Amino acid sequence: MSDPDVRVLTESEYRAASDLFLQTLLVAPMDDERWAGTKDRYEAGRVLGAHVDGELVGTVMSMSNDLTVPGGRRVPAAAVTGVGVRADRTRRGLLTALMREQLDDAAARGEVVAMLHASEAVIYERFGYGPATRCREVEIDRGRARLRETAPRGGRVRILPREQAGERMRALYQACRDDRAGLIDRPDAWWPARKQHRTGKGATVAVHSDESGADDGYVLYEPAKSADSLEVYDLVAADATAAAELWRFLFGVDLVGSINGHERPLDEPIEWLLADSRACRTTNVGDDLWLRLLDVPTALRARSYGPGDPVVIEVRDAFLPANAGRYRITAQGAESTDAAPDLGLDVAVLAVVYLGDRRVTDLAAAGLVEERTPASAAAADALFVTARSPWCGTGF
Ligand SMILES: CC(=O)SCCNC(=O)CCNC(=O)[C@H](O)C(C)(C)COP(=O)(O)OP(=O)(O)OC[C@H]1O[C@@H](n2cnc3c(N)ncnc32)[C@H](O)[C@@H]1OP(=O)(O)O
Repeated sequence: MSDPDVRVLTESEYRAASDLFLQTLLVAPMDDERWAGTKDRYEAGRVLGAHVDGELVGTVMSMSNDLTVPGGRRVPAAAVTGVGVRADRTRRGLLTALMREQLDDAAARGEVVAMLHASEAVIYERFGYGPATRCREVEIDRGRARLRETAPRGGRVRILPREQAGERMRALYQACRDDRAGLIDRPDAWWPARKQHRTGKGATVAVHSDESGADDGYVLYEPAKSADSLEVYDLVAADATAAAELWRFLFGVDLVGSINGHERPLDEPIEWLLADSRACRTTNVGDDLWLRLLDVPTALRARSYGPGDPVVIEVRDAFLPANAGRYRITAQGAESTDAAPDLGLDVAVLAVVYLGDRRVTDLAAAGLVEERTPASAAAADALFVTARSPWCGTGF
């Protein structure tokens, strides 16, 4: 095979890149209507193609976004998607060439992290990505779903006319945007591209308003095609009362046997709202957002830390060696240092603890963090772990 020619694609090539990506996922190309709702996500300069003998055989793209980190700050982020190499050209280094180009470009744009949702867990660690948030799928048996007396109560829920739903969801998502680490922006082009959010297609949107009448949460759901279940694709709430009332509303929808919640945060207390906690079953827990820290010092400085003894971490980065370094982490923040490290880890492992999803001690127990000073992994836990589970819940 001759050397791949990796270059930025022009607008006239975006649809071919989309067709190629879908082909690699074993999915049919988009029809014109779906493409019309999707094409605005493509940003000039951010769609790459790998050509061999003049043929497009590999592609990746990214979109400008940002990520909420612990403490509530946002950092600029490259949202990576559309990754695919044609099946007759895989395992020849094409993705590696595309990733190198893409990560260098994102770093040059000043993006502090790159992020993606992975089709397989084995692809991205070599490029410095680690799974940084998780989410769960839940199935609630509606016949048994009675809320406890203690479940928060207040305000009311109303179903929106379809033509109002899109705008209301956008405003409410925006208002809840920094609620927890792991949340990202949903730009204008995101909404029509997302199948479930095309509200003309059978989805229902219900909004909760508080006692003063101000809207503070919504749920988007649709009936499953072949069963008596409701599929909940999006539930966003500004506080615990709005969330509890939206679930209460769902449990009250007639003719429904079960309610399936998709991509929900791990710490959402559905079981604790219910008199019969086993009416809610977790059917899957999976990785959600994968992160690649492109600018480790800026990323470490951007987040807040819990109270705890300081630690010095040494970060290795084989794919972007300039990103390696030693950092002293304290309850007050992070700074570069020459001091001897207490802990050593790869940049992909740092991504796993960066938003607070996993404990450093667990990763040390698995051999992924070297503890050079006794008890330093536990000290790092106190600094890195966050009160709420980080969660993204936004596909892209
Ligand atoms: C964010 C998203 O868009 S997720 C969607 C990702 N796309 C898909 O899953 C579509 C189907 N798969 C594909 O298109 C391709 O297999 C890709 C894009 C995952 C990988 O492309 P390739 O060009 O084969 O990757 P490349 O040759 O650069 O691989 C680099 C290394 O990763 C390994 N690798 C890459 N993909 C995989 C995989 N799916 N499983 C196991 N190992 C893999 C290769 O073996 C290679 O290892 P080596 O360096 O030890 O030899």
